[in-house]
Amino acid sequence: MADGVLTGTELRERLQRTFEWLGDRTDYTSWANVTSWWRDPELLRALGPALADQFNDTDPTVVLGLQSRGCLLGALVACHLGVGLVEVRKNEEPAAHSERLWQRTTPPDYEDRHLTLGFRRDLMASSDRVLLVDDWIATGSQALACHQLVGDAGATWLGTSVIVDCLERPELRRPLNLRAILHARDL
Ligand SMILES: O=P(O)(O)OC[C@H]1O[C@H](OP(=O)(O)OP(=O)(O)O)[C@H](O)[C@@H]1O
Ligand SMILES: Nc1ncnc2[nH]cnc12
Repeated sequence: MADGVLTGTELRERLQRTFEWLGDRTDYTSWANVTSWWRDPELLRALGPALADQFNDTDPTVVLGLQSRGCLLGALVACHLGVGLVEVRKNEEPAAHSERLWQRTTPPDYEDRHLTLGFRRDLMASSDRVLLVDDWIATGSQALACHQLVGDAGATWLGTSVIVDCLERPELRRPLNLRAILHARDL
């Protein structure tokens, strides 16, 4: 660790050390307890740059953060990149009749939910280049709905930057352009 900044290897080791599976871990559907990650100040500081660096060959103009952990991490990435954040909200009614939202309903997610995901139309322009940030990907259903929302807005999808790749549907890996710090098998 130089100047209080974790190297890539140190970051991965720290993520592994502070992580726990809850319940009987017979497969990747066990519950992942990641809450210790945000409690560690060095990890919290390192995660934004690390998630951003996975897409340092791109030039995002906005970060998309999936409620709720994706917003926490998305804000760290956006601050690091010097761009703004759009929150993707779950099952939200328009606040006013006049509020216009892009909305999509997911296929069953890891909890078998069909969530309606959305964000305000005026928060994204067709000129935007969008990076989705999240802690974890499992079925990929929520990320897929985000991909569709960005398409609805006419903006450009750059990819999906996550901490843990637990993707169950390999055919989504390419369209989502998924990049991860760790795979679930390494936890
Ligand atoms: O790949 P999928 O099956 O779509 O699931 C992935 C999503 O599930 C988790 O969020 P969750 O909905 O539990 O919300 P949280 O961030 O509030 O914990 C995780 O943070 C991802 O956003
Ligand atoms: N197994 C899991 N544990 C916690 N959060 C998740 N999000 C998606 N899959 C998850």
